[in-house]
Amino acid sequence: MHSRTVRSHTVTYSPAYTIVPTYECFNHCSYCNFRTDPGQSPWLRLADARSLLQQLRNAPEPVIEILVLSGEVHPKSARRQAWFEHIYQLCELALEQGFLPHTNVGPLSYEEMRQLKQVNVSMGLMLEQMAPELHQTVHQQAPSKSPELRLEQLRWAGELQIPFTTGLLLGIGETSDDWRKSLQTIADQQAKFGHIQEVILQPYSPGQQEDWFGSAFDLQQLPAVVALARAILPDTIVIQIPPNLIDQPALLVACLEAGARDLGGIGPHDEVNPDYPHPTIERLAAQLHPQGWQLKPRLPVYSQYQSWLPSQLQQQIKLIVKNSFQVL
Ligand SMILES: O=c1nc2n(C[C@H](O)[C@H](O)[C@H](O)CO)c3cc(O)ccc3cc-2c(=O)[nH]1
Ligand SMILES: C[C@H]1O[C@@H](n2cnc3c(N)ncnc32)[C@H](O)[C@@H]1O
Ligand code: MET
Ligand code: SF4
Repeated sequence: MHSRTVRSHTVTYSPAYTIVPTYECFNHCSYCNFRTDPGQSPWLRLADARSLLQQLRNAPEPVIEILVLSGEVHPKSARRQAWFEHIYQLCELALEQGFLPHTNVGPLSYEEMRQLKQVNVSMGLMLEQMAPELHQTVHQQAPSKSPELRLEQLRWAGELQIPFTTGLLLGIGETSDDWRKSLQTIADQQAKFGHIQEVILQPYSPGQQEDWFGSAFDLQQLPAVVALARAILPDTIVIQIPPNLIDQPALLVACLEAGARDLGGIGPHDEVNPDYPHPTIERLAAQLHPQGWQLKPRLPVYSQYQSWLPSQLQQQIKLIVKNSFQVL
């Protein structure tokens, strides 16, 4: 019988659902399609979150990760404590309902980060870009996007042994030299703490809600950026790319060939880029399989970090893996 070697590589994704404590944000990133002005977005009520999560337990597509993604209340605001407690309670609720929370709500104080570690299996914050010039442009009204502040967050997460996701936002006015510097900064943190499980390469994609309407990142360049990241970052870091923002299957495959191995959280709705719905898992698998790529679900915490987590969270993970044997 004629036989040939069939190449088969694995690319992972996290079956995820995003909940948004609030869209209100004191920053104005000009590319943002998410924010509303402070006081203009009612906070997600705990009772509503509970019924939402209960429904998710019976969703046709099984969900494991709850991505808690929020607009920000100023650290000095009188409402900061209530905002933080609200986020903490939403994470507790997600755990209670049998999910694994991953929180990305902007920069936190050391103490806030320490507390959230108790109710998250991993956390995230995009570095965006280390280029200070962006303070005069897209981040002019976004104090939270200070590169030093974000770098300090990576350091604190390392000190606290929190499995962490970070990444670069591409196409917001930076140069290719800035990509190198930002990637090298992440590599340096990894050498110190070893806590960065993945780096997202996120192409800026214009949407209907933003002030800016900049031109989209040129996706043809993405495979080269992935290759650059693969060359600079250590092998312990997985490179993540968002399939809903990479609309051409051939480009998605080119990014995988260049070294990307994860497609991030895939769920019904992308809260950050609502104009770019996620493809279904079936469709993605159908696109990737003929090219030699196997799509595989993963947890929001990679196995080598599980011993860093509080023991209750480790128990919860065991339970979930047992109950979702048909998924994982
Ligand atoms: O697991 C994470 N996924 C992050 N993702 C990916 C996310 O899991 C999915 O792409 C969807 O947004 C989920 O609905 C981001 C996606 C973006 O468009 C912008 C930023 C992020 C940030 C994170 C993050 O901190 N952690
Ligand atoms: C939560 C993360 O979403 C990313 N983000 C915010 N707005 C956009 C956009 N229009 N396109 C792509 N990514 C965006 C930023 O990197 C932020 O940190
Ligand atoms: N506000 C946070 C940040 O920019 C997370 C959500 S952005 C839509 O880091
Ligand atoms: S990207 Fe995040 S920090 Fe910037 S305005 Fe939007 S919600 Fe706020």
